[in-house]
Amino acid sequence: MTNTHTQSLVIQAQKLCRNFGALIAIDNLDLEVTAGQIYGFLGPNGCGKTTAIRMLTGLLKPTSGNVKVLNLSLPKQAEALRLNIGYMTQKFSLYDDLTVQENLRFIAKIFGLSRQTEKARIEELLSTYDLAQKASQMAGSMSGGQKQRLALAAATLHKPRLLFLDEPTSAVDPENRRDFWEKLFDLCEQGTSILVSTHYMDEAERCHKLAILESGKKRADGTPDELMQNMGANVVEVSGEHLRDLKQQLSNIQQIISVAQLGSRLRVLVKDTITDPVAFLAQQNMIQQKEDLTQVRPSLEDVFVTCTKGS
Ligand SMILES: Nc1ncnc2c1ncn2[C@@H]1O[C@H](COP(=O)(O)OP(=O)(O)OP(=O)(O)O)[C@@H](O)[C@H]1O
Repeated sequence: MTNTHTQSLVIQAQKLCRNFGALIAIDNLDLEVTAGQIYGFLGPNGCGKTTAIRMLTGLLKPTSGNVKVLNLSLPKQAEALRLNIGYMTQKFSLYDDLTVQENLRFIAKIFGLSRQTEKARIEELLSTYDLAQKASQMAGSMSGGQKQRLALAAATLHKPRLLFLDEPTSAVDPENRRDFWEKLFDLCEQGTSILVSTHYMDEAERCHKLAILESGKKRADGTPDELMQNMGANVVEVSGEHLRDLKQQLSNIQQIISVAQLGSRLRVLVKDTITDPVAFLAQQNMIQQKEDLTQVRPSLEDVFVTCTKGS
């Protein structure tokens, strides 16, 4: 590893483990997150995303392994790290019975901002996150999207260099999710590095890089394009009739990794040891016509299926 490479990393973890009794929540996680990027953790509920984030923020002690975040060794230097990171948890963690402005003032006090800085920064955030009209409204009475913007304002109030977001968009509609991601790219452009966890494939696809987690293990990592190119399978869509039967028959073929129905098509993942997957499928007895087959671009969902299949 070169020196410049190490210097540009905001997170470095080697063989990070966390057990809860007999349960291995995080199993030998190696991680490198580069400064100025949005890095995603993609995985289903319970795969260990929150546990990993809590260790990377210094809130939870690893069972074993090494972690450096912003060049600080954890958990030893967790207190020094606190002022340089922001953390937005899965659940709305601000005070429902304080107004938007009061919540932000409270956070400003925690981070020790001077009166003057506090006032200017809160005004700036109310404007950035479109909350100026809501400044005197109780946080508890706001919509999901507004609460989420307030939570992001609170997490970035002290201008952290690194932001951790744990499933930040689970409670909002697609339009608010899209707007939220625009804000993340604004922050990223201003120099903030971001680690975000999600179980939405479309969100993961927006990340510069991501790790796919399952049962506490990292199954793959890379840019979305790299993951799709290296997934070891090609994708063919099959249209036709009697798709439930066809799915069953195709699933029994050894070179086929998975078959899933999407409306009136089957999405078939064929191992890339087969050089021409369309010709391969066309030879199978159960396929009626070659015209029913189309090779399509893989998606992150396909990557997820291939790298978690059989585990
Ligand atoms: N404090 C704890 N004590 C015991 N088990 C825990 C604790 N925290 C997490 N776990 C277990 O560790 C595993 C990983 O949980 P974690 O919350 O990290 O997953 P996640 O990917 O964030 O899922 P979700 O999106 O549902 O929060 C789960 O099986 C969970 O039950």
